[in-house]
Amino acid sequence: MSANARLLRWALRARWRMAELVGLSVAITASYAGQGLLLAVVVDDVIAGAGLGGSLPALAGLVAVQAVRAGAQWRREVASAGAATAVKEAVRADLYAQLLRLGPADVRRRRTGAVQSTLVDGVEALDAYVGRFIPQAIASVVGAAAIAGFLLALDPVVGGVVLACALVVPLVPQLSQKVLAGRMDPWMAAYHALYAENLDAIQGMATLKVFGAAERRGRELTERAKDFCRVSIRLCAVTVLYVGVVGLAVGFGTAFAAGLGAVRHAEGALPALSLLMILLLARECFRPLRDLQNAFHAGYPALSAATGIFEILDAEPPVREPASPRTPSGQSLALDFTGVTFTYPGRDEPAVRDLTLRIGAGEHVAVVGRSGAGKTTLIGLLLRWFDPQEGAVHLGGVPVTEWPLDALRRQVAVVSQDTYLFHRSVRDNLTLARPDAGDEEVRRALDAANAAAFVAALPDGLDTVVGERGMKLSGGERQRLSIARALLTDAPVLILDEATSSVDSANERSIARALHRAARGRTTLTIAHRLSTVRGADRIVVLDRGGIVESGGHDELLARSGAFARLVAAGTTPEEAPA
Ligand SMILES: Nc1ncnc2c1ncn2[C@@H]1O[C@H](COP(=O)(O)OP(=O)(O)OP(=O)(O)O)[C@@H](O)[C@H]1O
Repeated sequence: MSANARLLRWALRARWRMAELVGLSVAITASYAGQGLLLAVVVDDVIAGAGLGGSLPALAGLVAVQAVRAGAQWRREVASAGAATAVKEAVRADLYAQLLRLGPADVRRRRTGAVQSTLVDGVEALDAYVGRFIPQAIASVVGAAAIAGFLLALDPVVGGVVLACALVVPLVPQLSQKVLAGRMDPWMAAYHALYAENLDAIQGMATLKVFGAAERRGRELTERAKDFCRVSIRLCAVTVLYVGVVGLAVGFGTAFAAGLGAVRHAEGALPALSLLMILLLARECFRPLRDLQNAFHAGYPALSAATGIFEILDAEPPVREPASPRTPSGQSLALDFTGVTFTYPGRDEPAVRDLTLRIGAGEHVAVVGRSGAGKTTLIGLLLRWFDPQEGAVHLGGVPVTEWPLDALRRQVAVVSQDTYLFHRSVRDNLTLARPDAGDEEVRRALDAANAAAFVAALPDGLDTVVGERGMKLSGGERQRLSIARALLTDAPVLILDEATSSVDSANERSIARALHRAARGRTTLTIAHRLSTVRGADRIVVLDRGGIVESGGHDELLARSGAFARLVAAGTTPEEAPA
């Protein structure tokens, strides 16, 4: 389906508002035609010597037409904003729902700035297309056809000329759309790139400053901006050409109709009133087409912006809801990876290969291994951010592909190394997964995560807003809040992905104790670099290049002098080595 057709379908979501808008646009066009006709009558009366007195009804009609048009124009602005807002809201809701379906694995593939500019500016670009172009296109075709038909009835020769010229104008958007497409897409791509690069630079400003790269990056951004300017000027050149062609058709059509009408009048083939009507109406016949040209220009960026929107909406989610969902009957949830192999898109080597691992219900297993061994990928497979190419993951004896996605993810509390806190209060961040949790429960979770004291010292306690991504807190404080958030959920499965990486060793010990308590009775998977954090686990599994190379108890593995012992020996700080 073409972009125009899809945009039209979106517009139909606000069909009543669009119908009102089309009606108002037609009324405005009709008011101009009515004005032309009434003026012709008044001028004809004056020329015929009837004086203004004889034209009073026509003059009154002229005043009424002005009043009706003013009212319709005011109402059209309101209706246009209403229709465009309704459509934009619906498209944004679709985009947001689709981004949720695509999940973090897909969204990370895209540049945040590009997604953001699609969600904000891309959707905003629909405004002029929906609110102006679509209703104007309908009103222009109806208005121009009606006036041309009237002129044809007055005089077939003049009417034929006006009709021929009028037909050129709607054809021009079709042709120019083809020409513009080649320039608009690079313009949109350059715009997204500029947006994403600027966002990247702002987010990474501290890093750029620290490494003395801020000025260099600034120069690169200036170059990007210049590229964008060049693409914009190329686009503008085509646009101006288009405006010129339309202007030529309109000017030529009006002048030719007037000239031909005068000749026909001189020949006695056309009465004076008809000539006056032709003179005034030929212009009015082109007015809606000129309005269409302006509306097309204002709305055209939507076609390109829609490409970015369609690209997200049409993307195939990496995982789908099961056709016949199933959940286990019991409460205890064992976690099984069976012969699992997973390769990230675009990668040759599997991140996880032929991995079989069972974590019994309530068991605590720690996975260790070098960086890039595939530890974090196990979490993505459990949460179904992506599915393995081979093998299966079961939770509670049911393949995760058969769990309803929401229910599956509700079973799992994750404390991860890249904790995300929202620009909201401490309380809102904590109760994200348990909106019904009372203050007492929140305080218990904070206590258990060793976070109660620092939260109490914040300016507004639990109501303190933590800043974007929790930037008003230290790394350790953010992590302790994320632990408290996980503790607050009653999820039977706990994932601790480097849960204590940002806390100092004094806090680490008390948090490790809290986590140990939290893990009790829950099926727990700890992903650890700091080997000191795995001592509380029932079992340790060593991963290398996506496969398990060793598994056993802490002391047993040390005594074996294998992969785990080598990792321990490579430990960088004394406290990381086991006592
Ligand atoms: N989104 C991704 N796209 C492509 N490859 C990825 C992606 N995420 C991870 N990888 C690759 O998959 C492999 C396993 O990554 P994973 O994050 O699971 O390792 P890890 O053991 O958790 O590492 P670390 O301890 O450093 O976090 C690595 O080679 C990594 O480069």
